[in-house]
Amino acid sequence: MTEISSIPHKIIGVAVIWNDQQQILIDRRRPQGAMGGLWEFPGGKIEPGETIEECIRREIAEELGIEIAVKDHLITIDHTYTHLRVTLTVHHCHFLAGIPQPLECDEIRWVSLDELEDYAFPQANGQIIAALKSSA
Ligand SMILES: Nc1nc2c([nH]c(=O)n2[C@H]2C[C@H](O)[C@@H](COP(=O)(O)OP(=O)(O)OP(=O)(O)O)O2)c(=O)[nH]1
Ligand SMILES: [Mg+2]
Repeated sequence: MTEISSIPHKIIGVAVIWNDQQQILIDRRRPQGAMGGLWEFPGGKIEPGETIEECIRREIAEELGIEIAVKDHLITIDHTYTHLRVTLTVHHCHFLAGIPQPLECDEIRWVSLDELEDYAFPQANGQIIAALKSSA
């Protein structure tokens, strides 16, 4: 028998934004809603007709008010939560200009690779952090 899954599937562009001090910009999701209060790498849903690179640049302008350069692909993760499947396409990015502001999140912070383990991330992020550490 073929099971047709009806859980929603979100295609997400995700940015690992580096500054010149080898720090990464992370944001804390708002307390209400899915995965509320957890930290994440900024990003969001791809729109029709967009490439992943365009999606990442747009989301970062909308969410943080900054300009970035989207660089190499790091990893793509397909993860199924209880009621949601996500495909996270993650790129290294470089901070270019502007002052990061928490426009759509609770808080933002520049952290080093070693400091990432002090923050609670969604389950799928374990693989992103492992990939970052092994490419460092
Ligand atoms: N941006 C981002 N999303 C992540 C990460 N890890 C992870 O599991 N996700 C999940 C959380 C969300 O379900 C989805 C991101 O989608 P989103 O930010 O556009 O959507 P959302 O749930 O905040 O809200 P909505 O726009 O659907 O209302 O991917 C991560 O590191 N960064
Ligand atoms: Mg988002």
